Amino acid sequence: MAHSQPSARDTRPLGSAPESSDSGASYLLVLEGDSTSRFALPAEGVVLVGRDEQADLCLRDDSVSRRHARLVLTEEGARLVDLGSHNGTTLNGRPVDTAQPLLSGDVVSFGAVVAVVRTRARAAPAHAPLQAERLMARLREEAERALRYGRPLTALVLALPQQGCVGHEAAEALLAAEAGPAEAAGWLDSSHLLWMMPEVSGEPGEDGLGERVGALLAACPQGRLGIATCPSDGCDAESLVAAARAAARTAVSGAWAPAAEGITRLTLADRTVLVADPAMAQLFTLLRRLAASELPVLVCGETGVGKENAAFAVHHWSPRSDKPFIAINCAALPEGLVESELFGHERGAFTGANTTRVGLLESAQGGTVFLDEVGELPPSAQAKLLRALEVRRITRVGDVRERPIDLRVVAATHRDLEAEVAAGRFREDLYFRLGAATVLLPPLRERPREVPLLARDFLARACQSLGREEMELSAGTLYALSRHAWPGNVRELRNLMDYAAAAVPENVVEPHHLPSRLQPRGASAPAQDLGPPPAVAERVSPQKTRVPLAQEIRDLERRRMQEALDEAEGVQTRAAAMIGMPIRTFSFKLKQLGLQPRTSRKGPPIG
Ligand SMILES: Nc1ncnc2c1ncn2[C@@H]1O[C@H](COP(=O)(O)OP(=O)(O)OP(=O)(O)O)[C@@H](O)[C@H]1O
Repeated sequence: MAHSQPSARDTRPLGSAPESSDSGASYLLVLEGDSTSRFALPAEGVVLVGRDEQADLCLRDDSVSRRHARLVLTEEGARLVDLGSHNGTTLNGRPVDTAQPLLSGDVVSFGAVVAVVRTRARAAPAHAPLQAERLMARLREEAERALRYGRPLTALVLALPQQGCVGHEAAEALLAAEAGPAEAAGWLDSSHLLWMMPEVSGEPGEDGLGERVGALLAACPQGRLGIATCPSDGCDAESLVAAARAAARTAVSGAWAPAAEGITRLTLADRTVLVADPAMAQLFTLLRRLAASELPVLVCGETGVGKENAAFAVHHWSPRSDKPFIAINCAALPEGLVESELFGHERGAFTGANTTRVGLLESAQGGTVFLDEVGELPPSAQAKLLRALEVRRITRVGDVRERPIDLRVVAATHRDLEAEVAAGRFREDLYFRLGAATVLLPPLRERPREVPLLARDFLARACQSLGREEMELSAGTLYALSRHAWPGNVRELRNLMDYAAAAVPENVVEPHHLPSRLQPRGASAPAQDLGPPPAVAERVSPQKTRVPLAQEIRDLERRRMQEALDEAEGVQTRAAAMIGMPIRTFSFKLKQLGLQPRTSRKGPPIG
């Protein structure tokens, strides 16, 4: 078989240097046993998965057959085929009997080994594309259009219990009769149907949407329906489909659920962790399993990606949760005092040691110690730490007695520790000791589904702590957030939302409120990217004399909508009719722009 050159498995932090330039590449996040790794997928070719030494993705787990499955990658997309494996291959929990198309966010199991697919967006294929790929290409175009012109867009995903069950034909017949000319629908795989609806904002009770949802569920009574809207649930086709599919999974049979239902909110003591990305969901499942054991865990990922939260999750779910969780930033330990900070010291051990002090490791007695940035530990401290972990005893600086310690260690690093070992900067034996289980956290730019969710959540929390009214993110702002690379990851997003809550006087955060590094540039910016009104724009960048056309149009649209709303005394249907805008679009934009009637009319809510 002619294989293209598939890449070797990689246990370095996802998206970390030196691959950051390659962050748009496709890969599988593989969860095998107690660790995770990344397998880069070739753009085209065949990838054999199995226990066989010759397999391209060589797995060790006994549940995997020697030749278990095959991935076929072409310019049309990726397909998954089971090769008659003993324990089977599943795609999103369903057995793979025939070749199945793979989409970003799909969860595949080869026996007991789980892999989450991340594929980059492809250009629309030229000839005879697979239906799923063709649909995704359409959805990409629609999402781009929706963002550019501030139009609503809704994606429905219907999940049927199994291939060939009652409902397939009924769903197709209904679509043939009901789908409008601007809409598109089809099967993503054997049991997931996508129906994309431009100009539909997904509001409950919205004209036309409710009846269609009802008709679809009546045609497929065992189906589960998930609904996602652009931009609030995602700014790209992959995120929208992932959101709608996750929502469908949470719906009960014969009912629908909004995308918000597909989000998991983990409460870990006083921390709240939001999880929506399928890879993150799998990683937290792995962390929960690891928590029950005593294995040391090494969490790898870029700065601000959520490594401490992952470490805390291990502690919180472990039998040690009622004992201390001590987080130590190894990079911040004062030079020369690293050992006394970690292991403690006796009075008089060195100049300035006026009292005996218990070290950080000892103070975590019975609990978990989180060694953040463990790659920064100096060699002498590495040696002493290794010994302490092996003999489960520590010796304070200036003392000869050994004291027993009972600890679980979770370490974290943004470095490629394997490379640090190769360069002689990190002890190999300590690396093996700490990395019994290695968990790679993907950077935020590789989990776009989580960006709007986290942004809204952080903004709500920031507003609450400032005691101010809830704020919204405009469609243009969500789009700008979705285009940013987030080098500072979740922390950068959180800081940005704290800043917005503190600094933006209006209740809607618009793109011009964002720092310049996030300002959408060029023609690809959507119409919502109003930017500042000219006066403000001049203040911010005096050299800027021209306003992008899209911005002017949007200014005009906002003005006209406001005037109509005022004139119609807040009655949306009248205001929309006055300026010849479909009511659905009018009310969608109203919300996105945060417009309110400026009349003194008192009475029931507008519309
Ligand atoms: N999924 C999430 N849900 C909610 N908050 C999150 C999530 N992930 C990260 N955060 C928040 O983002 C911030 C950064 O996360 P954290 O400190 O865990 O990152 P880190 O990878 O340990 O960073 P560093 O490398 O700088 O040590 C924290 O305020 C954390 O609570």
